[in-house]
Amino acid sequence: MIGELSQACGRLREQLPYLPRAFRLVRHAAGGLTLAWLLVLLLQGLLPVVAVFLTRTLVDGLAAITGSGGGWAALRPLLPAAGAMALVLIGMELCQGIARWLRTAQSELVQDHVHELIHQQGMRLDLSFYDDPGYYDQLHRARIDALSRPAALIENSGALLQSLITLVAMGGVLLTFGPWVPLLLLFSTLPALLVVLRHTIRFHRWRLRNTAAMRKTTYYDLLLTQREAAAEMRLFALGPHFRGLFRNLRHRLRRERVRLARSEVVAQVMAALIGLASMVAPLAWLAYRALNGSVSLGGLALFFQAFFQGQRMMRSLLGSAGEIYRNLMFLENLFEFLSLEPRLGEAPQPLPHPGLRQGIDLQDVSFSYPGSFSRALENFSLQIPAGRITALVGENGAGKTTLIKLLCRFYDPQQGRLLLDGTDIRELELPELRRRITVLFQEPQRYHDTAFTNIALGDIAAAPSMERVREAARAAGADLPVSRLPGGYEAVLGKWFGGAELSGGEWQRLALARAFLRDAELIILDEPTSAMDSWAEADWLLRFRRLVAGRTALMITHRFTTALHADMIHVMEKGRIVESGSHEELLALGGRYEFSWSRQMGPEVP
Ligand SMILES: Nc1ncnc2c1ncn2[C@@H]1O[C@H](COP(=O)(O)OP(=O)(O)OP(=O)(O)O)[C@@H](O)[C@H]1O
Repeated sequence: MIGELSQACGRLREQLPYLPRAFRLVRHAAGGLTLAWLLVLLLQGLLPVVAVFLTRTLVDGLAAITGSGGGWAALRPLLPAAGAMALVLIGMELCQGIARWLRTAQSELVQDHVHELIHQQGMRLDLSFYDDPGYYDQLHRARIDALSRPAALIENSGALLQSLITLVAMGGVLLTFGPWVPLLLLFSTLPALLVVLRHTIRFHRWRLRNTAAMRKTTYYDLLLTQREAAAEMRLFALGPHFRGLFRNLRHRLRRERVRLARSEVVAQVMAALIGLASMVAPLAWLAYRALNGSVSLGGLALFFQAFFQGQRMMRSLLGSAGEIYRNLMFLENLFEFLSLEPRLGEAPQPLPHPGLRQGIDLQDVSFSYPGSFSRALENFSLQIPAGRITALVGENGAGKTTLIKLLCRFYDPQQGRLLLDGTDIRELELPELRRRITVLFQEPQRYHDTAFTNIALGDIAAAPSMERVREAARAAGADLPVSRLPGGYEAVLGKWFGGAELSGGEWQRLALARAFLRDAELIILDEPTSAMDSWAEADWLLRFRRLVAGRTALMITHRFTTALHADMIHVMEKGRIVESGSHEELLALGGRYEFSWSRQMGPEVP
């Protein structure tokens, strides 16, 4: 027990710096409301003390007139105290209501503010964090805890303040009965303090240990309920399998949680019994004095109320202190998450870049993903000339998408350089670099919004007009499918908000239109035609050449019929370029390209 207590004190020392930070956070989110709420709490702390004194006046007054036959004249002197008591009781109720309302408004504001902080930080961190399961744990804990904890912390602090005010006042009242009475009050609640500290630490440790398991339950839950997984779940009859996994995990978590709660409740009851037992001695002593006539009935009532309220306040104060401790522990998760720093370094003095003139040069680039032992790219060199179409073809896992990620500077290579007209991209301002690039990703995002917005998001900063959006849609072959929708460009897409559904290829065309909308000098397309039928592909490729005229394009594809439209084709294998040339040159070479081309085209192709 002593060991646990000293450990709790150690943890408290570590966490105390978070307290002012949490207060600053709440002040920033809801300063005015918090102040008003604290004032109401102050009042709530003082009113019970006033009530105790009024009780003594009333009891003593009533005792004095007992047996006098009553009557209006006898009762009259008691009226002011009775009226004041009524006002105090009404005031207490009013304060409670107002405090509740203020607390709700404050907590909503704080939640929104914390959401904002988490979203900001999430977008600030680079893609490599998403390769780290520890990051997901941190994010999960921050999201779960952070929304309610800061507001709860303030509430606990307020409650603590309120209890403290009442307690000090009650302590003052009890002091008149002897200095040992407040001391007894203090010691009678010590067991409760130990219980609170011990269980807070145990619960927090349990949460840390089980974050990954809790995330897994969320994952199974999503598989069982989300549309994306719905078809496979049904076809492969996976429901019972994932329900079983969810149930087993929840069963273990529930069992452990309930066991923790049970031992906490047992310890709490024991602590409360000790508290109650400690009341017996002073009460017996006071009853004895009342019988002797050295204490009035009102005095007895005052003592009973003051001691009882004092003990209640002491317990509530300890409860609040325990909750503050608990909330601080969980807020540590939020502050840890918010203090993560992006791993991509920004140049202290980024260089200006007038525009892509010569091209992109990848020199001896080697890269492996965080936590991965194998290299996705190894001593990789490639030139992408400006104003031309370059194609990259290669088997699955050759490193093509990785190359896009490096070009967008989602990651930095461990070795080698990526040069834009001779300037290392690490020397350029990151947002500026990304503004120059537009990408159609292999698995583009489907936004559950209007068709117009789905395309306009490609250049949201420029607030594109309908004309620009239509033009991009036409270039991507998306105009026709969108026009056919009821509502056309204003039609909501996706099923989340009751919209129309598109086919995979139509969604992809929309994503392509989004990529085209951006007036970027480098266009990167990862499998642009994978969801198109061969007619659509031929038609689109014809227009593509016209569309990118003068701009630099990099096309990544498995389809040789797509690659053959490029000015230069590179064949990739295991993170390296193994062949380069035009379509005709590569066929003449009779190497990998020629072999794969013949297999893809079939025997009838010359
Ligand atoms: N986030 C990641 N973390 C660890 N390894 C990764 C990650 N993404 C890709 N890889 C690995 O890097 C290698 C190259 O992957 P990449 O996605 O670049 O291949 P690709 O050529 O685009 O393949 P495909 O044609 O199938 O899209 C693969 O072996 C893959 O397993």
